[in-house]
Amino acid sequence: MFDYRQYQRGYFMPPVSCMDWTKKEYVDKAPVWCSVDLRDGNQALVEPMSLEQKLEFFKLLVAVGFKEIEVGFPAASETEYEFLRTLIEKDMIPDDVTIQVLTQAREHIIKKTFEAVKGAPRAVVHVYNSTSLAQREQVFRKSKEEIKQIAVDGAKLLKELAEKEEGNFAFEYSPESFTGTEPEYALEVCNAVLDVWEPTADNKAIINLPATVEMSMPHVFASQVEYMSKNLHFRDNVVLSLHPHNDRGTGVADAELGLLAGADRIEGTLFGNGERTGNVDIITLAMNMYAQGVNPELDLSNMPKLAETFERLTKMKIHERHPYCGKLVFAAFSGSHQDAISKGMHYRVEKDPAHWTVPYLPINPEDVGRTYDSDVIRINSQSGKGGVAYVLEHNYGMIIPKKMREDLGYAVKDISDVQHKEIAPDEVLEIFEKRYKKFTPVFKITEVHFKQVDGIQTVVTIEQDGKKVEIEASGNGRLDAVSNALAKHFNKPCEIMCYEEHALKDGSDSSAIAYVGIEHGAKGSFGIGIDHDIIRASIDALESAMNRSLIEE
Ligand SMILES: CC(=O)SCCNC(=O)CCNC(=O)[C@H](O)C(C)(C)COP(=O)(O)OP(=O)(O)OC[C@H]1O[C@@H](n2cnc3c(N)ncnc32)[C@H](O)[C@@H]1OP(=O)(O)O
Ligand SMILES: CC(C)C(=O)C(=O)O
Repeated sequence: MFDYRQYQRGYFMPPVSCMDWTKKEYVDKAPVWCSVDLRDGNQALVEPMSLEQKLEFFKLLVAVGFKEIEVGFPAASETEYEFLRTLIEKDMIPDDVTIQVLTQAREHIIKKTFEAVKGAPRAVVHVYNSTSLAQREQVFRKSKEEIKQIAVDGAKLLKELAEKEEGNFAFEYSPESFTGTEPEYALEVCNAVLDVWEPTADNKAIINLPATVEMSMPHVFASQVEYMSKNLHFRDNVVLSLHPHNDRGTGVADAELGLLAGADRIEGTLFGNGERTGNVDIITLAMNMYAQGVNPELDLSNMPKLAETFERLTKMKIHERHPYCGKLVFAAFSGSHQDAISKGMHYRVEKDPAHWTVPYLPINPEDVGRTYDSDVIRINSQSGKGGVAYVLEHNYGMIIPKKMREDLGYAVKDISDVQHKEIAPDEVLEIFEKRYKKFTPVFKITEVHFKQVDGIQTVVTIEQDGKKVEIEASGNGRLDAVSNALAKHFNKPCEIMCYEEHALKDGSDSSAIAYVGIEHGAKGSFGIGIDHDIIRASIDALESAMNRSLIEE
């Protein structure tokens, strides 16, 4: 059955309009980040991480710069408990990092959690219970008052145990399934919890609003967040946190609009791992800030290493199109994109602009440890001349003349089309050299002599069909003289329409490359020559161009 009528909108709008967030344009400062990879991320894995894997993941999160890390649900399993004890007993928690642990609002689970967290230098104890209409009716079968009482009892027990146990504790409360809860009721429950905790400037409480299941468009969530932010008790002493999931595919938008609506903190995971469609992806969120010139306060500069560690430890796969980190997210196969990127990169060299403005690349791939060589311009049958020229220039220092690019572009893309595959840079070079370098199916130039008398006189020896022929001619310059000799011998024009040359490598042993195009049909016929001697290189280039023109007649 595929019947939309069985569904309805399951969220609730705030009782008053809360749209002040629409007046803000962008997120102008990094929120407090809290990684929940080791808890929400871990609880969603087919095979939750082992103790060693969690320890390695913890170190990764610290290296990235997380200052708050939810390390687990210590009452859930022996591994979770052991992990927490190892972090504490082996003194593995850096001075500027606070760990966080999650517990249901149930007495024995809270007690076990406090036992597990004993001796932590700093810890947030995070208690939750579901407040949504659906869970009240179906799971708990309790009234609003009874559900509120679960939260209040949990809050009281946290306060009581924190006073008794050794440690430095802060509290967090989540009205779980907030997005399916009437905002007035969620507010009532959160305020009842805050009234128990009475947070102060020195001991702030965290109220965390989870989009446990993402149920609405992001502007609805933002309005719900704004309503809570404006009406929470002790607001100045409350850190308002968000915990978006991604069921509708807009977890990042929820978080961004939620920040505009007054939130201070984000709970999420690397690469968006988490229950069902995942938690909000902190990498995308942070990189979105970075790409707009805002310091995300996380170091994501070695994305390949992050991705490799994440995939190895979680056994999850990062999608090739995953923003900022997927294998293909900086790749341009299509001709017009490649052309614009290539021109944008040249513009940077030429003008040295203050900001990154290269078309089609929201950030410089090198900022996140990617390279131009293999990540950006990639060649297949959708590619164009600009991209092919870029690959040769970027990888081999060959600056293909504008007039020659179309001929080369089609030669390369046709091969990709026939072979139905991407053409790697070394294959582009191979096609280029095969087509233009020492292309001599009709004749070869075996000797050339010049005399400078009133212009240049030349004697060119060619080998054709196994026979050698000497041709005499003259011209304005050496190449002109040789082209006149070829025109005379083949009784066909050999007009040079394009000539460019440049050194290939720096240093005294550098070779030069010469590109020669002669008039032929609408587009011309081309050749290249590479030699230490530029005259030799240009004659070789002319030889190839004339050969092609002869066989394509
Ligand atoms: C949206 C989220 O991600 S929330 C976090 C979810 N993560 C996890 O659940 C992973 C770790 N959980 C576990 O290992 C286990 O659930 C435990 C160890 C915590 C508890 O195990 P158990 O008591 O065996 O089972 P279970 O979690 O099913 O408990 C269900 C009972 O707790 C109640 N309950 C569930 N959540 C809460 C809560 N947050 N606060 C109070 N009571 C709760 C249920 O109503 C139910 O009550 P009943 O026994 O009267 O029917
Ligand atoms: C416990 C809460 C914050 C949670 O994980 C969720 O609601 O998704």
